[in-house]
Amino acid sequence: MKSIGMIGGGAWGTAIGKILAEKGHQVQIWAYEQELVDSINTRQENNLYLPGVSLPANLTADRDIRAVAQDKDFVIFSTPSLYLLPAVRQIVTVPNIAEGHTPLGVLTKGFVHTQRGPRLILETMEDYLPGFYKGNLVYISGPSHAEEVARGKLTGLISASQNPKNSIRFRELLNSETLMVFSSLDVIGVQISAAVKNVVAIAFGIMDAMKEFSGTVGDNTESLLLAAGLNEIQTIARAMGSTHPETFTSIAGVGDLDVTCRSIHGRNRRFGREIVLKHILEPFSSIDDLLSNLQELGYLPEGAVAVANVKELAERLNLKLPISSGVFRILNKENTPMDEARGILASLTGARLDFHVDFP
Ligand SMILES: NC(=O)C1=CN([C@@H]2O[C@H](COP(=O)(O)OP(=O)(O)OC[C@H]3O[C@@H](n4cnc5c(N)ncnc54)[C@H](O)[C@@H]3O)[C@@H](O)[C@H]2O)C=CC1
Ligand SMILES: O=C(CO)COP(=O)(O)O
Repeated sequence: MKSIGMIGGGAWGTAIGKILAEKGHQVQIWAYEQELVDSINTRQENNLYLPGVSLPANLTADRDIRAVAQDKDFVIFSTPSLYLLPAVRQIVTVPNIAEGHTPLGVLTKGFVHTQRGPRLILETMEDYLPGFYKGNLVYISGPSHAEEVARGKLTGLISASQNPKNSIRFRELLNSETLMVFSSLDVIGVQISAAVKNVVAIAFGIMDAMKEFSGTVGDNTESLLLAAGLNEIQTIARAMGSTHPETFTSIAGVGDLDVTCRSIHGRNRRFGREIVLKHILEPFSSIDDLLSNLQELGYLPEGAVAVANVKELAERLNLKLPISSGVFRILNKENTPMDEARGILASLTGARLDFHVDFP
């Protein structure tokens, strides 16, 4: 039996915490909201982010982030990207982490924006953690909606680390009857795949909504977008130093892109659909305005956080990324979804597209 601290009480940290607790480990979750701590501890349910799933009694919650990281055999970060760095900074001086005794894993998908610009999650964490952790952090990703993992649907994940011993440690920790975990050395490819697929899924959601009104956009068109999205992921990942081309044909690459674009659980897909069907961008003047007022949206599409980072990286690396650039312009109110969608499709087919869609 191991003791495990989960830093982040959203749907994903809770689902993974449940799997670990069901394997007999003692799991403690750091949750930001007191209401959530009470719900997990008294009703064995994450009422805010994973309602309707019954949690084991050996999974508890606490609002004290340092207490959750303290004296644990493993600590796993599961916050959204926006809240990751403040969480890391709070736990770096917890003795077992300051001394490098506790292996650290990360489930967050996205980038961290620092004064040096967009950075990958693990490299940013390494800047704040003691030197023992350099090359030893483990990044865990794959096609894995929390709603399904928590309900025992068979799921595959990839545990990636520069140190194979550590990726195997987390692989063994997480492997269960329903969770199959594989190892990878390609920490850059896996992180970029996880971050950029969320941006592509916003575009996919927009196209998916357009299908309902357009004689031109269909399932075939969506697959065209998906394939181009995978190409965009590879382009940026290679430029950033991805080491293994097979990452993109693995569950961390095309697998996660597919589920994020197509699953009804996907929030990035939902966000894209609601841009068209519910005009949800109307109250916001720009991406910054949207990210400052996320509570008005009521859920967190990581692609909306990632897209400005992708744009900045594309400019720095001189890359052409038509889908990400189009999503940026839509969210930043520089163009209408319709015009951008047409532009994205034209860039994929190399054709001039004049089709008309009557939005609701
Ligand atoms: N939900 C899923 O199926 C999956 C999510 N992920 C990734 O895991 C990460 C976490 O996502 P979810 O668990 O889905 O999040 P969620 O949307 O379910 O929950 C939001 C989280 O943010 C926390 N929070 C809200 N305001 C905060 C603040 N001001 N400071 C600190 N924390 C605050 C909440 O307590 C909660 O833990 C994301 O990067 C996501 O992309 C990865 C795989 C699957
Ligand atoms: O990363 C995920 C599935 O693997 C979750 O995707 P969404 O954030 O779009 O729900």
